[in-house]
Amino acid sequence: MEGSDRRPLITDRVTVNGTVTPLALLADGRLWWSESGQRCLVVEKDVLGFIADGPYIKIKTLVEKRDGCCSSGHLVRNDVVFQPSSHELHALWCNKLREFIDSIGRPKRLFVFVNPYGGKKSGKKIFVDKVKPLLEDAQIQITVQETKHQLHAKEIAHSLDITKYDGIVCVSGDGILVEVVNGLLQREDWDTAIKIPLGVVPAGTGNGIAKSLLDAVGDPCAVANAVLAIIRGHKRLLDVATITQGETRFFSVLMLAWGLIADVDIESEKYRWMGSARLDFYALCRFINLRHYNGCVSFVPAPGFEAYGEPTSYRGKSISKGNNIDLSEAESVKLQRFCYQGPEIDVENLNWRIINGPFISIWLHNVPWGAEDTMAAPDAKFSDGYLDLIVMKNCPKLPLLSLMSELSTGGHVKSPYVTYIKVKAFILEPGPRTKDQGKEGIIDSDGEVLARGKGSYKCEKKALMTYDKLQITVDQGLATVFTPI
Ligand SMILES: Nc1ncnc2c1ncn2[C@@H]1O[C@H](COP(=O)(O)OP(=O)(O)OP(=O)(O)O)[C@@H](O)[C@H]1O
Repeated sequence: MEGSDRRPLITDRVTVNGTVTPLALLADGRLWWSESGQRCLVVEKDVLGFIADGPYIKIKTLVEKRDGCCSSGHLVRNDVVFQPSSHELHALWCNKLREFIDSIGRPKRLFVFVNPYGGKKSGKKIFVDKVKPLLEDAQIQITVQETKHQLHAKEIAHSLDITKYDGIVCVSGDGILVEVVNGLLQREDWDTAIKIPLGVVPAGTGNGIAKSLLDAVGDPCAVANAVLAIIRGHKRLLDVATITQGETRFFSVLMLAWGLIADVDIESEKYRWMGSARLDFYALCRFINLRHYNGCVSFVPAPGFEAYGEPTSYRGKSISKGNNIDLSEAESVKLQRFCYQGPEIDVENLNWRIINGPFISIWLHNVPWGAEDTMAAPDAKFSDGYLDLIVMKNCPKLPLLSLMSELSTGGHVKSPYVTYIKVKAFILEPGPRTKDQGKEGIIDSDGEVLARGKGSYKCEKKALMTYDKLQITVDQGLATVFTPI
C-alpha cells in the first residue's frame, strides 16, 4: 500500500483468542494484529461494523472464504473478537472505530423492498437468511416493505419521504428497481428524488442490473456481494431512457426488445413450470418457426456510428397516444405538468438515420447484461448517455443458432448478421409479421410488456402503450446506484 497513511489512530496490547498481541488501527483504515502470523483487515472493504460486548469488541467482517491458499470468491461472515487492555481503551477503540466507519460515507438508513413473488418466489427467504443479517452487522437501520402486488413499489416510491433514507434497496429482479425509478420520476420533486441511491440484491429471474454492476468488477452475481456493495456505499450514475408515446411515458434502465427476444421473454411465460429452461426451450421453438416483422427503426447514432442506416428526417411527429392504463385523466394531466418529461433534447434537429425491416429482432440495451446468463450488449456503459442497439435482419438458420448460443458471452454482436451500434435517440415503428399480416408482435421493456399487437400472445390484456410508433431518448446518468467500486 504505497503512499497510504500509516499513522496509528490507536494502538493497544489486546487479547485475541487468549493471546496478547499488539493491535493498531492505522489512518488508512487497516487493522493490524498478530494471531498465528500477521493479520490485517481493511475496514472499508472487509468490516461491516462492530459491537461492544462486555469487555470485548466484536468486529463483524465479510471476507472471502479461502480454499487452502486460494480465495474461493465466496464471501462469509466472521467475527474477530478482541479485549482491549483497559476500560478506557475499550471506550477509545469504540470511538475510533465509529469515527472511521462514519467517515467513509456509508448509508445509515435504508428503505428495503422485498418482492416475495419474483424469481423462484424466494425473495423473502433471501432477505431473512442473507440480507438482513448483513445489514444488522453493519448497524444500518432498515424499513422493510414487502411488495403486495404489481406496481406496489412504484406507488410507494411515488410518495415515500425520501429525506428519511440514505438509499432504497430492492431484493428482487429488475422489475422492482424499474418500478422504483418510475415512481421517483413521476413525483413533483423528481429531480431530487431520483438522486437517492438505489441498490439491487439479486432475487429474481432476470437480475440484469445486479449482474452488470457486480460483473463490472469481476464479482459473482451473489446476494452477499450485492449487499456488501450497498453497505460500503460506493455509488455510480446510471443512464435512464424515456420511452414516449403521446402523453404516456415509461422510464427504462435495462432494455427494450421487439421481435425474437421479446417473443421469447414474454411468450415463454406459458412454460414457467420448466424453470429457467423455459427460455432455451421456447427460443428453440421460435427458431424452428422463425418470425420476421415488418417495420422500421430510426436512430441518432453516437459518434463513430454515423455510417449505419440511411439518412432520414425526424419521424416522431405522429407518435400516437399511449393507453395510460394506470392513470386517470386528471392524474395524467397533473403528471404531464409536474413529473419528469424526459431529457431536454432537440430531437427534430438531430442527425437521424433509418433501417427498414423486415427484422428478426431489435434490442436496445442500457447495461451489458440482460439477465445473469445473457450478455446482451458487451460494450454498454452505465452512464455514457447512449443505448446499445442490436439489430438482426435476415439470418440463415445455422448462423442464427450459433449466435443464439453465444448470448452468454456477448459473442453474438460479432456476427455478420448483427448490426451493433450506439445510439442517442431511437424511434421504433413496429409492424406485423411478414408471413401473417394479421398478427403483430410484443414490445417488451425491462421484462414487462409495454405494448401488445393484434393477434399477439395475450393480446386481450391491456398494456401501457399501443403497438405503434414510440420514441426513446436517454438522460445521461440520471439515476444513482450502489456499486461495488
Ligand atoms: N406480491 C406480489 N404478487 C404478484 N406480483 C408482484 C408482487 N410483488 C411484486 N410483483 C411483481 O412481480 C414482477 C416481477 O418482479 P421482479 O423483477 O422482482 O422478479 P423477476 O422474477 O425477475 O421478474 P419476472 O417475473 O419478470 O421474471 C414485477 O412486475 C412486480 O410488480
